[in-house]
This record gives sequence, C-alpha cells and structure tokens, in this order.
Amino acid sequence: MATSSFRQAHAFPVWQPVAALRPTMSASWWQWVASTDSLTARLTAAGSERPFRVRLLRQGVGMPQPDEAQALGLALRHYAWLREVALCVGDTPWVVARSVAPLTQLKGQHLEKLGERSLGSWLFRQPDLIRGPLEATVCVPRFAYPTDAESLWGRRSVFQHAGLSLLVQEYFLSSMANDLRLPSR
Ligand SMILES: C=C(O[C@@H]1C=C(C(=O)O)C=C[C@H]1O)C(=O)O
Repeated sequence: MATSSFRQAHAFPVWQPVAALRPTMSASWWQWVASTDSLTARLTAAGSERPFRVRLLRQGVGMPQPDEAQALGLALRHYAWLREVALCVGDTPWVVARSVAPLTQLKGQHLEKLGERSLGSWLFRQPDLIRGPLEATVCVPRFAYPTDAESLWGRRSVFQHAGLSLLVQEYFLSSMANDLRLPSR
C-alpha cells in the first residue's frame, strides 16, 4: 500500500441531507454516495479481479465526536464503542469508515469479534435492519488513516437492529476516483 504517516484532519463536519448536495455532485458520485444497499457488496463488485478487504485501524471504547453523539442521541462526553476501518480494493484504501454505537446497547452482538470481517456484511444479513436517512458532507474525516488520498465525499446514516443503533460514516477517497475514473466531485 502507498502508505504515508497517519494524518489527522481537524475540520468539524457539516452534515446535510444527501439530496441537498445532489446539485454539486456528479451523477457517477451520486450512484455511490446516495446508495442505500451494502457498500461492501458494491466495492467488491467494482474491484472486479482485485480482492476487497477490510483493514482494521482501530476498535474499542472511546469518546464520540459531538456530531456523532448528536446523531445517536447520546449525551456529550459519554464513552461509546468505536470502529475505524479502511475498505481496500487490492492494496488501495478506497473508503475509510468510522462506526459508533452506544455502549449500553451492546448486548451479545460481539462486534469486537468482527476483526477484519465487514460490519456491512453482518448488518445486511439482519432481517430487521432499518437504515435511517443518509446525510453527506464535503468535510474530511477527523480520524487518522494510512494514505495520502484525499476524501472527496463523506456520508453517514444510523442503522437499527435489535435495539442497537449504529452510526456508520464512510468517506470516499480520491484513490477510488482514480481507479474507477470517477470525476473529482
Ligand atoms: C455499512 C457497511 O459496512 C461497511 C463496513 C464497515 C466495517 O467493516 O467496519 C464499515 C462501514 C461500511 O463501509 C456496508 O457495507 O454498507
């Protein structure tokens, strides 16, 4: 992987309903950012010969950002379960994702055992899964990830399954645009 030092972004994300950003988004990116089915499945298909892989960056208990706490209806400065991954095609990270769940709602799902298996593959197998509205941002992620690729679009939504609310945030990287010949926005 073309790896550089981990970098930290500081912008505070501004989230908007995905439809509000549609006028500024190419049709090709809209297909990715506004899709509501499994991103894992889409990336696997788009990678064609190259294998899809989840690279685990960080997982465990930590402090959600204020916008994450707000999205989940959590009180500020309460710990939550966090997972950060790079979704790679071949060796290249195409998407980085950060998921957040309230600690009090983790009851026997054993999410910590997922490791480098896709959270999305597990989620989309749950028959009672409900996905909340998609929001999008042009702001960059605030967590560290191991590539120089820029984030072009971010999106987030809350999944609900068996009393668990899980906020999933996904940032699409310029490396994906280069490999798939997508426009810069
Ligand atoms: C929500 C999905 O899951 C993907 C897999 C993730 C993981 O393994 O942590 C995280 C976010 C998603 O990009 C999906 O596939 O749609």
